[in-house]
Amino acid sequence: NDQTGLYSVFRNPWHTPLTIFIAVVGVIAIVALVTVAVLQNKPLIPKYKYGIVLDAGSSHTAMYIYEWPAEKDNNTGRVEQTHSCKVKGPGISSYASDPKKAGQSLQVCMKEAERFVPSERHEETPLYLGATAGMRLLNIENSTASDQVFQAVSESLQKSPFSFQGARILSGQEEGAFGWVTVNYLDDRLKQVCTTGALDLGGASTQISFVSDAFDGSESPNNSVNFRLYGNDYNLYTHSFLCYGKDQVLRMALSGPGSISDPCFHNGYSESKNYMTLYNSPCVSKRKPVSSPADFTHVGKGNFYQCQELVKSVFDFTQCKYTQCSFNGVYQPTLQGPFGAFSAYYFVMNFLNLTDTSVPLQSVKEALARYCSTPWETIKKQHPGIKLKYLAEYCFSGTYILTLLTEGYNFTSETFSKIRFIKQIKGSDAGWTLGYMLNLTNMIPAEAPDTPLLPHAGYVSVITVIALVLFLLFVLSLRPLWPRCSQKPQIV
Ligand SMILES: O=c1[nH]cnc2c1ncn2[C@@H]1O[C@H](COP(=O)(O)OP(=O)(O)O)[C@@H](O)[C@H]1O
Ligand SMILES: [Ca+2]
Repeated sequence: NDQTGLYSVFRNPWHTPLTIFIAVVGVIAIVALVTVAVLQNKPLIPKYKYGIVLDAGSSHTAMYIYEWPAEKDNNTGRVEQTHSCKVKGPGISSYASDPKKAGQSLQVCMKEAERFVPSERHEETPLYLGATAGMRLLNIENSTASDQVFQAVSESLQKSPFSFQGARILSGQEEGAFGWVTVNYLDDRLKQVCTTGALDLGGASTQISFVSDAFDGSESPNNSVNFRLYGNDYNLYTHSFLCYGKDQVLRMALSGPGSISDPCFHNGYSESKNYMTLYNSPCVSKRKPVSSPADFTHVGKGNFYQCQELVKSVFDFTQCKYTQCSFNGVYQPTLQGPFGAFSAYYFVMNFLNLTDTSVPLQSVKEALARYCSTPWETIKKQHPGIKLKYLAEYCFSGTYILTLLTEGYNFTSETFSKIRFIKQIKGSDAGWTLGYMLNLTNMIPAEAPDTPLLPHAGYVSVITVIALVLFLLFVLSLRPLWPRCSQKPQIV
């Protein structure tokens, strides 16, 4: 007969076992919810995984360290560049006569990587070296020397605590395709249909890659790369022009007729140069005059329009056995979509302050013409901190870029405005290295990762609602929903 306590709970018809059940479930749900929320918010020590790629370019080597959240190792996490290191000295192909030095040159950056990647991650961190056009040319010229350089580089990298996965020459097709993957991965375009084309300008080669609806690969299979990424099929057009990096084109332009007084260099510029150095590349060796003096004086006469004519002379626009070509008889479908132009495209256009492509192409050309006609003494005074090697070549390089884009790839003033000159996207350098690593570590799934019906937060909110409804029911079950109109309020 106890009127209070457990008895009173059962006495009230609303206090049935059901309400007890609801109460218990409601409370458990809330406790669970609070626990999840607390655990979720607790700043867990971020566990990351890492990957390292060395970009052995013709002019220099650069090291990139990438990281991604370990718990999202099932290729749904965002891989980001967390560190980069520029190797001192020239590209590894320059060590052909002393290959050991190629390996030694990498040590400083590798030591930096050991400090950067947590030591407990070292042995599982994959390390790749990819070489591009500089080593392609050395391999053509002297494959023994090329092999010795790779031997020396591999021995050096094997000494590192990381998981060395090998050093190799990328094909031009790989270099172009992985540059495209990087740009679209960083720009989150791999889950969309509309992608961004990739334009990469190096010292010894240049690449163009883009998806074109008009291109199914049938006309020129060598220019076709098929990707299935996140459930989307991409039929990519890509081409790499060996010898059309800006340093090799400069050699070709200099080895042409009348190279002594050069319209691509500023008035007042005068440097004595050595023909041997100029001609020791497979890109120009066939242009070598039979009898040439050892040295010549390279004199500038700064004229953009004459420079453009000189640069055009390194392109062949006559032969094309396809429906349409870019240059040198290479098939190219009609340009499509926006483009990201990086590496030397960016370095040069950024220096010239010409990265704003909302400026009409004609105005860009006029600005460059003014720059090229500025006397060398003035240029040096205006840019005291710039390496003279680079400073002397910006007029040539800018003219080459505009000629390559408009005469070579057929960008018009309208499609030129769809180019963005970029160095990085969301803090990661644009270039082939990220795409290369993503591909080798299978971090871009062919199929779309099964996106949870609800994002994590969604689950939490669904539980919250259920818990609150249950709890509300319990609370309400303690009082009749609608007082029986006959029942006088009981004073308890
Ligand atoms: O700060 C800069 N200003 C101008 N050019 C630069 C700068 N940094 C790098 N470059 C140029 O960018 C190009 C990089 O080419 P890279 O070494 O990647 O050759 P590759 O891709 O043909 O193997 C070279 O021509 C190099 O001189
Ligand atoms: Ca490069």
